[in-house]
Amino acid sequence: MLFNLNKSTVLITGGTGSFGEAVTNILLSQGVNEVRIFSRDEKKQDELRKKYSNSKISFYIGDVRDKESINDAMNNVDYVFHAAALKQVPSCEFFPLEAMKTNVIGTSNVLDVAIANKVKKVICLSTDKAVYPINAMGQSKALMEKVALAKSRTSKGTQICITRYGNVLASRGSVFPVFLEKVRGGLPLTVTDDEMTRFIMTLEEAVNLVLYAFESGINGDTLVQKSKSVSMKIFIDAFKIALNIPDYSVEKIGIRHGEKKYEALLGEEELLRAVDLEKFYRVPIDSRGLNYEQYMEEGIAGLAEINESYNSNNAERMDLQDLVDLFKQELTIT
Ligand SMILES: O=c1ccn([C@@H]2O[C@H](COP(=O)(O)OP(=O)(O)O[C@H]3O[C@H](CO)[C@@H](O)[C@H](O)[C@H]3O)[C@@H](O)[C@H]2O)c(=O)[nH]1
Repeated sequence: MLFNLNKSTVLITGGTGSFGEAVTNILLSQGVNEVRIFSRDEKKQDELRKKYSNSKISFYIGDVRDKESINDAMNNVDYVFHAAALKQVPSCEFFPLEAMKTNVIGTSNVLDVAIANKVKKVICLSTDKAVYPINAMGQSKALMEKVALAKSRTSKGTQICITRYGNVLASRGSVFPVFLEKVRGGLPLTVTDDEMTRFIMTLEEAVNLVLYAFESGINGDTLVQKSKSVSMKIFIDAFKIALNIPDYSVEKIGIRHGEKKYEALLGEEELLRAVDLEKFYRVPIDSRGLNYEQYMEEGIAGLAEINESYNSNNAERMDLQDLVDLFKQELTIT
């Protein structure tokens, strides 16, 4: 393996989130020397410090918007998993500039500092909402991807890869934990739109994608895990079955600010260039320079062949029973 976690020092930005915790566990099991958790929230850091009580984990308070704070944490780091982001769709819609500062400028800062510190590889976490983005969260993540790709063109010593995934079931503030809270509080479930579809994945799958990118991604790659999708109608049916609450009431609340009816993991233009790796898609960087005259004759082959994106509307759907099983499994973890 080209990149080896054994005895390495790894920095996780936004490391106190559910992803950070899951990846920390894997890193520790792979024999890393040190995991550095970088985040803004001292309360969450304190909780994690007590929970782990492990001398291999160190905590850095800082903000990706502030280069100096990243610099303090980046010294002698081998690898970076960049998960820090503003990621809630409605709140980014009300504060788009904040999304820009954290997701775009913050990523640029993390990459600049990583390159200056000769970090070997950085994996930047993105989302399906960055594809044909209509909300500020997705738009800022789309620009984040562009920043990462642009820097990968010149960052010879530091490899930069992007991973993109759909909705992670256990993610804080997302619909599954929100529904559990509603049931605990005796409140009706709230559904935006029965026909809305999303790619659903477990935290384990999200972590596996990032580790795959770490092991196999080439500089400038965007890696996407193939996932099945579900409609909200099936989601709610499965939720009621899993919790054994068949007659629980459901209220319609309508589509929220900035929401799309369905999400795309790969745009049409990307799907044309994507390499099918069975479980994953790999979209290599377009390595042509700005001097297009050099490339005119070749052009890009096959541009007219595919006219659909890889989206949650045309993707394979998850069976009701599979979803029920997944929810039951999730309930044992939550
Ligand atoms: O009370 C609710 C809340 C949500 N939904 C629906 O459930 C689906 C999932 O919603 P949610 O869990 O809030 O996720 P998204 O808004 O799709 O965005 C999430 O998924 C992204 C990846 O696509 C992450 O990057 C974001 O951080 C995360 O908020 C959507 O169709 C919502 O319309 C409801 O029907 N009722």
